Amino acid sequence: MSAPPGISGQYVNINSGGDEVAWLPVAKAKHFTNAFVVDEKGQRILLGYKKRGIGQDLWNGFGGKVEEGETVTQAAARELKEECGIEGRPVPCGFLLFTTAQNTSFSFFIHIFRVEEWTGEPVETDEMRPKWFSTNPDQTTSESDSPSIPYDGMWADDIYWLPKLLAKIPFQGRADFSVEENGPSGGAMVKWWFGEQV
Ligand SMILES: Nc1nc2c([nH]c(=O)n2[C@H]2C[C@H](O)[C@@H](COP(=O)(O)OP(=O)(O)OP(=O)(O)O)O2)c(=O)[nH]1
Repeated sequence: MSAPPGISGQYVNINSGGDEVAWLPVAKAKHFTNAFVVDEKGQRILLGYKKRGIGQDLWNGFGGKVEEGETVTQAAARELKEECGIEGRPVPCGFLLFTTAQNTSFSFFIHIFRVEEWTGEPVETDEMRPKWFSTNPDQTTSESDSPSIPYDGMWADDIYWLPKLLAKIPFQGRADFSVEENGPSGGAMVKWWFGEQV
């Protein structure tokens, strides 16, 4: 399948699926960030449990809307600090075009970052409850007390691209949802496409 509307460039290792329906129209871009702190040495990733707003009750990276006058990287660093109290250096690693049939007035242009350098300890805020998860699929609890990544409690598309972020493979893709909420079994995701950039 060729890249869907809104995604340009050359890709390999494409993973796509969902219903045989047309992609939703790409509307005016609203830019968001999403940053994942990865502790390579400790084989763990920091996620936050979203306490309110879009994606409430899901585990996710830290991020939000890009404000006027700031770059997406500046926005990623600001949101990381606001949502879990740590200062980090976000490095761009992927892009997700997220659209919902519920809201067609704009499309979510989500800039995804990896953070390997940071200072401070994560703290709980009004928006997020941070927690470390293991990035080593073979390691359960013996050497680390971090549980494995809770894909069942995340946005349904994340399982297609978070492994690429962990492997430092640049990716782009899109996911069309029926509604802005993610059902318990990810039932709101209608169609998706993810590829690795060449
Ligand atoms: N991992 C992942 N993140 C997503 C998906 N869809 C989606 O909007 N997000 C992210 C992008 C943003 O980081 C976040 C939504 O932005 P937000 O947290 O600012 O939204 P909000 O309305 O709750 O914000 P706020 O103004 O109350 O702070 O959710 C998805 O499919 N997967």
